[in-house]
Amino acid sequence: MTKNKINIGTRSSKLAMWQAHKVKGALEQNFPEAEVEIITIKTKGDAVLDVALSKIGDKGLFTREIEIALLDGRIDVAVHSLKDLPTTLPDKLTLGGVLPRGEVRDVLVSRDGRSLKELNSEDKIGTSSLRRQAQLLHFNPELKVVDIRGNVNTRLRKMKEGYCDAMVMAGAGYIRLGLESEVTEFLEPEVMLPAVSQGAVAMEIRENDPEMSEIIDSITDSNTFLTTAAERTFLKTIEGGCQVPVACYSEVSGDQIKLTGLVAAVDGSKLLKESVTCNIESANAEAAALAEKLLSMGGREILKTIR
Ligand SMILES: NCc1[nH]cc(CCC(=O)O)c1CC(=O)O
Repeated sequence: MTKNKINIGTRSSKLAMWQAHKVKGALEQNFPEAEVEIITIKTKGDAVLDVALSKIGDKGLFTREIEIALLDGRIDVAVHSLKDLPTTLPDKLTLGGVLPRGEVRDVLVSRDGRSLKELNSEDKIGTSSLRRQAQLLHFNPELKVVDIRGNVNTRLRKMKEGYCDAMVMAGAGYIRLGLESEVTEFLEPEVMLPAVSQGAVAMEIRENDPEMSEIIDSITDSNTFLTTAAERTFLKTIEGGCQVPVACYSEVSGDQIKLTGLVAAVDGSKLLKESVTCNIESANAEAAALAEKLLSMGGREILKTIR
């Protein structure tokens, strides 16, 4: 390795900074001679806080400005939550690798400590994710779902002030911010199938940068790379971003991978869910086939009413 300076680009939120520091730590451990710097960049998603995410509906909302810095050479690697990274990357950029996946499940945080099954028609549940909304309403059609925006701390404050009675967010966010004690309940994938790539940290690089490619490869977790690639293939085949009620989750055991995919109506009235287990070598092909299967089972009609 000849590179003596590595610039990491990231958003400035606490969660993004935690992730960038995790990458910095891994780089410093493997390349002690390199100087690693974190450069913070503001994205459109940070600027527009008063509009529901599902209404902005913009792919790359939290990533585009960082990618421009990467193309310009101001940074060498962009660190994002993989979940926020569109399945098709801009020209000349590529997903260099991923850190070992953290907590994949969503969590319920309620004001008075009641669990999901104890909530009722009087309760308002905050989420800005159509995927979570659909699964919450499928679990209990009586619940009232309200839109909530802002980072984890802002949302906690809003809930405590009475804006809602409970909310569902990614467990990884709570754990990374040291707020695990606020979690009421970890929701199992059977109840709340996580978003594609949830809990994984992405490292995006320039396509024509073999040196960074090798560096990022050396800190990449191959199991996470494999599972998230399959999940992203599912999402790409469905043609869904993070703003459609679609989910895919995969688990590896030995040389087998189990993929579960979901397409649901926003009001939870219809929910299609299918699983397939196959050899890890055919993970991507099977993920695409699973998406096609859900589309032809009625998923296409469901998604048409949303778009
Ligand atoms: N969409 C926002 C976002 N992007 C990444 C995370 C948390 C970390 C992760 O899920 O990987 C969150 C918060 C949330 O969904 O609650």
